[in-house]
Amino acid sequence: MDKAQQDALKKAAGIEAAKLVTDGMIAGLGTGSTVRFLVDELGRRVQEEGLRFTGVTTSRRTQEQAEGYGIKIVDVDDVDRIDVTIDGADEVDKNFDGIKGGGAALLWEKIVATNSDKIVWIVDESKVVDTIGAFPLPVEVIPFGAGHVIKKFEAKGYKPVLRLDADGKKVRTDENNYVVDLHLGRIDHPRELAEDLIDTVGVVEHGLFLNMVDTVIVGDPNGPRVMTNGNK
Ligand SMILES: O=C(CO)[C@H](O)[C@H](O)COP(=O)(O)O
Repeated sequence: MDKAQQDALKKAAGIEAAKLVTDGMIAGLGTGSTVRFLVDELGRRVQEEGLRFTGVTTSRRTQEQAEGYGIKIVDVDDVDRIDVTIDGADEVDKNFDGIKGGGAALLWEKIVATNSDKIVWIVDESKVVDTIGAFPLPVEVIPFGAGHVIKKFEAKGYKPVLRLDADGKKVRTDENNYVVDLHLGRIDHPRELAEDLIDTVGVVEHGLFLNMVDTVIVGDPNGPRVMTNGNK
């Protein structure tokens, strides 16, 4: 699949998911190229159809885009509960275990997700996999002592790589932390791995989102298809 085809599938999934946002809702807005299409569509509805909803964003990038359309954005602590959060994902398997954080927003994404009544992911079909882990697993790490955390990951065979931007500078998250990507190839025991990562001092959060998502909208050449998680 070339990039144009993949973008078309992402866009179709984003437009489909935008239908879930209705007047008066509090909606969590994720981060990434698929979510950009979602926010474009929500912005269009705000401007052309008078849709009124309140957004809680998972990154400053999404906040800027949404506010550019006149969408009202509030802080996550200004709401009791989020009705629905729509976000992208890097991989998802048939057990609804997934990897997120390709866009370095995993911490805010997980905070917003865990305070949402419903979680929806929008992906193109290439993200639906048998076993997660081919996509390098993002881990958000505090800068102080990050070198030691990386050495511990190396000793465990996790193949960590500190994420750099196109200019070779260390990527910083919205919380000013680093991202370390673990090149695991496949993750057969995601729950054990999640526990091990979160128990490592210096790790703030990891990109394993295990059985958290309720619905996945998959951009498919035959039209968006919905995967519903019956085990939550
Ligand atoms: O987790 C994320 C950001 O931290 C993104 O949702 C994920 O990386 C998917 O991004 P894209 O829609 O650009 O493929």
